[in-house]
Amino acid sequence: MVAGKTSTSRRLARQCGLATIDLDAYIERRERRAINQIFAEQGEQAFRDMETQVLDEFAHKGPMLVSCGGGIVLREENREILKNNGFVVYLQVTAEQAVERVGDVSTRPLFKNLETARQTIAGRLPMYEDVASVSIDTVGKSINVVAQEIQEILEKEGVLCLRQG
Ligand SMILES: Nc1ncnc2c1ncn2[C@@H]1O[C@H](COP(=O)(O)OP(=O)(O)OP(=O)(O)O)[C@@H](O)[C@H]1O
Ligand SMILES: O=C(O)C1=C[C@@H](O)[C@@H](O)[C@H](O)C1
Ligand SMILES: [Mg+2]
Repeated sequence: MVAGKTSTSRRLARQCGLATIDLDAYIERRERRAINQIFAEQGEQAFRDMETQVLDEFAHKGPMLVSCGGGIVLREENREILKNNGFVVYLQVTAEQAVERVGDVSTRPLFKNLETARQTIAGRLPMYEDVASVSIDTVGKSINVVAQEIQEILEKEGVLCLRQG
């Protein structure tokens, strides 16, 4: 959470002219409700079902940049979709940096405080590492710097080809 998936994807899509979708934003638009409202009205599992469904939908839509919610790795089914269909960029953040960045926590129902952020990161780490094609440390780096770093990796790995000749 708050590693910069949404903002960095937006920046990267703009600078590379890529199609992009943010799964959280897509679910909110489709449901006409905010994520915290979905959690409050139907619970986390209902949100997770929607998340799996939209991940699967966009995994098969052709090349695009997909920014996921932070909890996408929790389900094995999602991890398999990610590994089988995507080049996965894991944006790393520390709990301390996440607390500094987070701002309004009401939009992130699972974000509580420094201690829970530490526990969440530690608990999810093996799952992030399982799906990651590449990991990028975002601490102390601006959104633009992280986006540039990702672009260079995608080009080097042959995932993205922008230059002619
Ligand atoms: N590299 C960065 N440096 C400074 N601030 C950042 C950076 N990346 C993101 N932010 C800020 O942190 C906040 C959260 O970013 P963002 O919504 O992109 O995170 P996220 O990973 O998509 O979170 P979530 O898991 O909740 O979807 C925003 O206010 C954003 O401007
Ligand atoms: O890390 C998480 O579990 C979440 C992150 C957000 O992107 C949202 O998908 C939601 O708030 C859950
Ligand atoms: Mg996001």
